[in-house]
Amino acid sequence: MTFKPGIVVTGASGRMGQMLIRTVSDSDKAHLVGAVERAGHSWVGRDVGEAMGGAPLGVTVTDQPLEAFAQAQAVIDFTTPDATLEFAALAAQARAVHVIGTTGMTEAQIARLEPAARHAAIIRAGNMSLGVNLLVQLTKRVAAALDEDFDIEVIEAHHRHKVDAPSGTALMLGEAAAEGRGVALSEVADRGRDGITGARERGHIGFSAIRGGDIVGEHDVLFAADGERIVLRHVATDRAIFARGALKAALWGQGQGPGQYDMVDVLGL
Ligand SMILES: NC(=O)C1=CN([C@@H]2O[C@H](COP(=O)(O)OP(=O)(O)OC[C@H]3O[C@@H](n4cnc5c(N)ncnc54)[C@H](OP(=O)(O)O)[C@@H]3O)[C@@H](O)[C@H]2O)C=CC1
Ligand SMILES: O=C(O)C1=N[C@H](C(=O)O)C[C@H](O)C1
Repeated sequence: MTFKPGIVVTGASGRMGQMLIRTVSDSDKAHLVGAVERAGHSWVGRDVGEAMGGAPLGVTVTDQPLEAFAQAQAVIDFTTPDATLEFAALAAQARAVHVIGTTGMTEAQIARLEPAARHAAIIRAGNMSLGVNLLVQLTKRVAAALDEDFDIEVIEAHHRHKVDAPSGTALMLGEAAAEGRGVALSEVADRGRDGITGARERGHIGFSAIRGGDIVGEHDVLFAADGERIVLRHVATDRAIFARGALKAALWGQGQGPGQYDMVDVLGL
């Protein structure tokens, strides 16, 4: 019989948490062994399937992450930067693969993942979908092929509940464009325009964020020159694409040693 890794989902009641619970429990390649929420959350102590309004799944929501992680081979975590840092230390202690979808982490917070990555595999990406990770590769290639006559703008749109901007995906796309151009994104990023901004600076990479309604996630990379424009676009219409990517990462991580990985590693792009 093939071994099926046990998976814990953190932030179980969240938009992605619920999608992940469904994806993992429907999978024939893994099984759900834990669901974590913060202390005091109304779901703690309840069966996670019932809390989601469906049939029982035989997994009780807990506010004790280390106890849950100790039973698991992988933790899938789409929560907040602070929670993710706490979970990284605990997943490393339990030697469980930590799949991180959380966005909005600062460079300093990302650096704090390094001690955990010495003990277990961490797979982190601002977007776990196949389509976006392919778009990242295309963006790098197009940016490398064009010179600074083409202004690069990353435009993203998300639902009204999103708390971070630019999105993790927009930053991945900006990094890819900068890499293609052979420049550091931190040197050329324009992350917010308001008022008398002055004319656009040649070579800069601009970011714009739209927030509204229930938009799952839309990203355009615009290359605009005099007389022509290229637009690379990804539109997500279902959060299942992120959950499927995260599960794929958790399974791929089973064969890996400690270290930090991303979806390009997982998908072999
Ligand atoms: N990489 C990718 O492919 C994708 C990444 N994301 C990212 O995933 C993250 C979550 O998104 P989304 O699901 O929409 O957000 P939600 O706010 O719906 O979900 C976050 C969940 O995490 C819980 N949480 C927060 N802190 C803790 C903690 N200390 N312990 C346990 N649970 C905790 C929250 O609980 P409470 O409500 O009590 O605060 C909430 O249930 C965001 O950063 C988003 O950008 C989203 C989609 C795809
Ligand atoms: O918060 C979201 O919803 C999403 N977040 C990720 C991001 O910040 O790019 C991925 C996806 O676009 C949905």
